[in-house]
Amino acid sequence: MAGGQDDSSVRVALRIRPQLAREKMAGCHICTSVTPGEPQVFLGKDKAFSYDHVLDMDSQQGELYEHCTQKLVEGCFEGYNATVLAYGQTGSGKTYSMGTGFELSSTEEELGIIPRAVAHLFRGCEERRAAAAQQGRPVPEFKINAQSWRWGTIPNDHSK
Ligand SMILES: Nc1ncnc2c1ncn2[C@@H]1O[C@H](COP(=O)(O)OP(=O)(O)OP(=O)(O)O)[C@@H](O)[C@H]1O
Repeated sequence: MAGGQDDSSVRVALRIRPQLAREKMAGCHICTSVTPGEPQVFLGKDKAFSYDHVLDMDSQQGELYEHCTQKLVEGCFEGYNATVLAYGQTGSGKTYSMGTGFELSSTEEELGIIPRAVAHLFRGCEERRAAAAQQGRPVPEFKINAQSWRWGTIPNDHSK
C-alpha cells in the first residue's frame, strides 16, 4: 500500500495478512517474520526488506488507518494531494484493507481505509466549518467529488 503527500514524499507500508483457516488446513505455513520494533520483514531467514511501516498479522484496521492514511487525509485540508494504492497478489488482503468488500456483517472495528477516510473527510469539513462559525470567521465551503471505476474502464485507459 503506498501513498504520497506530494511529488517528493512516498510512503510504503506492508501488511502481513493473517493465515486463514483453510490455509492452515491445507498445511500452508508462514514464511515471513517481522523484526520487532523495526519496519522490516524477513522472507525465510536471510532476505530482509525494509518499508516505512510494517503491520504484522495481529494488526487491526484502525491501526492500519492510523499509521498509513490519517495524515494523508489531514494533509488534504492543507492542500496536499494524496493517493492510497493497494498492491499485492491475489488474496493478499487488498479488498479487506481498503474496506471495499462492504460485508454486511462487518463491525465498526473491521471497517477499512475507504469508509474511514470518507468519514474522516466529512468530519474534518464539519469541524472546520463549526470552528470558523464559532470564531466569527467566514465559514469555509468544501467541494468533494467522488468517482469509482473498475480496472479496464479507467477514463483514457489505453493500456487494454
Ligand atoms: N487483515 C485481515 N484480517 C482478517 N482477514 C483478512 C485480512 N486480510 C484479508 N483477509 C481475508 O482474506 C481473504 C482474501 O482477502 P481479500 O479479498 O481482501 O484479498 P485481495 O487482495 O483483495 O484479493 P483479490 O486480488 O483476489 O481480489 C478474505 O476472506 C479477507 O476477508
